[in-house]
Amino acid sequence: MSKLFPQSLLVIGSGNMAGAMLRGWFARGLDPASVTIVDPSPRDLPEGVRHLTAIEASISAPEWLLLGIKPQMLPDVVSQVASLDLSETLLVSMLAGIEITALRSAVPHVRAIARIMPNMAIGIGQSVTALFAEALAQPEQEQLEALFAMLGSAEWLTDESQMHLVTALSGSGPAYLFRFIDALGKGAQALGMPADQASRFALAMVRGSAELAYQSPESPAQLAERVASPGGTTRAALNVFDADDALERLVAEAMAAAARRSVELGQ
Ligand SMILES: NC(=O)c1ccc[n+]([C@@H]2O[C@H](COP(=O)([O-])OP(=O)(O)OC[C@H]3O[C@@H](n4cnc5c(N)ncnc54)[C@H](OP(=O)(O)O)[C@@H]3O)[C@@H](O)[C@H]2O)c1
Ligand code: PRO
Repeated sequence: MSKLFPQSLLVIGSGNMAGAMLRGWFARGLDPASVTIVDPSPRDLPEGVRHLTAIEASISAPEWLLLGIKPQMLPDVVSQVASLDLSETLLVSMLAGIEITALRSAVPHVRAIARIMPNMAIGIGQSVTALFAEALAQPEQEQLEALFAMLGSAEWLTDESQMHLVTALSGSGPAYLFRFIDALGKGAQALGMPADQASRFALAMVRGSAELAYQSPESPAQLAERVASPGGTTRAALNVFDADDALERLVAEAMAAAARRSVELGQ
């Protein structure tokens, strides 16, 4: 790979996700002077970044265009980027659901298009980011992978339709886990534990268990069996989750709803 960061990076929409990516890259050596951010209300701009509230003709041809707006904002942005010279630009889109064909018809004058699906843990350098691209030269594939591996880990998908699935799994997944932690705290409260203590125990337990599952050669399902002593407390709880496959069915239904919504966002 010849270089790490693009020479010039235009970011359109720098909210939670693009803002977190930029902070991670700045901390690892991206030159703020190479970055232009277009956003009416960007988060935490570092010194040296060029900030615009709207696209201007003065923006020179960027090597990369990172699209960090909500999918619903795409039609607004499309008309504004029409005037930019993007003939040598790689468009990197994090928009849920919007496929390459749709991006290509929205911004026909870009050189190439890649899609990414990170998650909120990108803010602490622990996102797993899915990557998919139209035919990209190998050095550019390696560059894209390296930039997202830097913020956690990155993995290529072989089929674009898997983006809907990965969005339902690891893109939306942090919210599922946050809800589960919240439910654990509320469950302990309902049994009589003080609210703040219940939240602390729930969060610390999830942190330790996630790290253990990550480090262990055993699968999460095997680890669950190891926690559950025969005739013990855990088995009593797991029996509730397992009755009619209640937990698995609920999670599968929730993920199917997310994947369906991803498809809808692309239509
Ligand atoms: N959040 C996640 O966990 C997550 C995970 C994976 C992928 N994604 C994808 O990432 C994208 C961004 O999500 P987010 O959570 O970072 O959203 P966000 O925090 O709302 O960021 C979007 C930013 O774009 C700005 N914006 C709105 N219209 C604009 C325009 N015409 N030109 C330039 N900027 C404009 C918004 O400004 P205002 O706030 O003033 O409107 C905001 O600062 C979405 O497409 C989503 O599908 C999100
Ligand atoms: N946040 C975005 C959404 O909820 C995409 C994955 C996580 O649509």
